[in-house]
Amino acid sequence: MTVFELANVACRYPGSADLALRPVDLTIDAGQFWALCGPNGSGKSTLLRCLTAQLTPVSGTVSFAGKPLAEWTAQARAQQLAVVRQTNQAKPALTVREVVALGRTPFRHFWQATTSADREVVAAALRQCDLQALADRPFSALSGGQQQRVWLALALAQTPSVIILDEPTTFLDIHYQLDLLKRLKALTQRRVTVIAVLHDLNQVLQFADTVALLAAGTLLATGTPEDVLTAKRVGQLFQVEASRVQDRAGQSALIFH
Ligand SMILES: Nc1ncnc2c1ncn2[C@@H]1O[C@H](COP(=O)(O)OP(=O)(O)OP(=O)(O)O)[C@@H](O)[C@H]1O
Repeated sequence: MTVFELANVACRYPGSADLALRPVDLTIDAGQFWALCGPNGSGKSTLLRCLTAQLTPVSGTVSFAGKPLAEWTAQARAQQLAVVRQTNQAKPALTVREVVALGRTPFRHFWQATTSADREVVAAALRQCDLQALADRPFSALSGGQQQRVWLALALAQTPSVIILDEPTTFLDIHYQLDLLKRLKALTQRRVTVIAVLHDLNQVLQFADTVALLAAGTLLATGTPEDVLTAKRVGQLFQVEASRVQDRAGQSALIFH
């Protein structure tokens, strides 16, 4: 099943003469782990903003689950699509549990009380992100990495079919980076589609099913990380020397010089 279909999608920011994203055609199928990669300023976040309806393309159409994204109401969209942004902010007075419970908002009217089913979903999301011990702490008293896990838990509480993340490993130590990537990979086994901007190309090689490589607003290549992230292409694109090695289990990795 196709989740996103982009046809000739181009984006420009208000007041800017240049396209931040040149015309892109892209099909994203359900249950895939997509990584968006490329140098700083290459258009990764811009592409994500098109997928989350934060930015309206100047040309082309973005279809989500078979319907133009523009025809989805914000509530219907939020029932299917969870977004973890770099710049999320919560009201300082909220506890971790209350922040995560915001993930249930798309499923009820504002006057309706939370149900026991809602509370169970929130508890499961807290558990999945290893946050039970912090659940009743004020959100503002958490470290950057802990806050990042709260945003993931909020997204999981939306029980989404698609989860979109902009640099989700920022602020996380290596333990929680791998933990997060493994969790995202596990979600794809349950047919959840994961689309994430990732800078660590070795993590992309290890976890992503498909990578979209961008450069200066142009989609350079899409395909498996093995095929797309060759030492030559990566070296040229990021202007570094790179070589590719394999460990004993056959896992590819890039080494930078
Ligand atoms: N709000 C904005 N207004 C105007 N131009 C913007 C805006 N946001 C991004 N741009 C421009 O659009 C282009 C693509 O930026 P984008 O944020 O998508 O890159 P990115 O690949 O996500 O970069 P990074 O890895 O640094 O986060 C850049 O040239 C950037 O300067």
